[in-house]
Amino acid sequence: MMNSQGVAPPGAVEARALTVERGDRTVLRSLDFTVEPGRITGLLGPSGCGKSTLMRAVVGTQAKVGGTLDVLGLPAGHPALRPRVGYVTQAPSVYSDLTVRQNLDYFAAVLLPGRAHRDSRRETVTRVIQDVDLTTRADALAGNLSGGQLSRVSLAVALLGTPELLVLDEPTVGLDPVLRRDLWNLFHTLAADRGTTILVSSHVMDEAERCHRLLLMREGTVLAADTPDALRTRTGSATIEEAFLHLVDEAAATARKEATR
Ligand SMILES: Nc1ncnc2c1ncn2[C@@H]1O[C@H](COP(=O)(O)OP(=O)(O)OP(=O)(O)O)[C@@H](O)[C@H]1O
Repeated sequence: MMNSQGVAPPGAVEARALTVERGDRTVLRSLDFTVEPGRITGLLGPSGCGKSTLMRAVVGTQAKVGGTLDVLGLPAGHPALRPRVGYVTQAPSVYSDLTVRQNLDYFAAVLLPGRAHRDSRRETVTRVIQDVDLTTRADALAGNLSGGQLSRVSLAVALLGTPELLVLDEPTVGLDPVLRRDLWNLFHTLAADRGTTILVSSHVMDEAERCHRLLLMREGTVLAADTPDALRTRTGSATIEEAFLHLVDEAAATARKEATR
């Protein structure tokens, strides 16, 4: 994508030769990719391919990261990125003995402390509860919520700071089709209206169609990075699942050729 000067703007995330070691294994192998700002990028691939590890590296919580990884123009994990990046892990990170609103009040007070900000905190908390469609459950104890509702509370916490980059690790796991659709609509609203960049992982290939761009991963490598349309066209496939399988076969054939050289 070019700006009005015909120059490609810097990516929200830029990875060059990104490598991650976990234990005695290389889990991510020399990845090069760019996440475009203000767009929804889907990180797709089978279980264990390295999606969570990549997200942890982007938000700066992963050890043994090699190569270059820049986030919003700064090295991943830079302290100045803390209020600019929201991260929702697979495990909900809320207090089960507090209500939805009390959880959000607490995290809002951490982000924006002091009596002077009381009114704006209250407004923000009400906004994020509406964003994730939990207004009718605002006074319910988190411990009494369903798994899908709990993960939406975690998402609401991440939205408190109005992050420029939102990193979401499988946010739709366990949600029914209606909630999944509503959550994807919210992601599109955040990208379109607030210019939020969203990096969202999934191992459900049908969610690929909802993304502007995709990073298809397998065994610690990026097989392809492009729009869903371009990936289908390039591989002559009807679906992203078919395109993924085509790319896996192509990569295996290339590896075999190199091995016999
Ligand atoms: N603490 C750890 N020590 C060593 N290896 C690990 C550790 N955590 C994960 N791994 C390995 O790193 C690889 C990538 O794991 P990761 O959790 O990033 O995959 P994923 O694509 O997010 O999987 P899923 O979709 O199941 O969440 C896997 O092979 C996993 O076994």
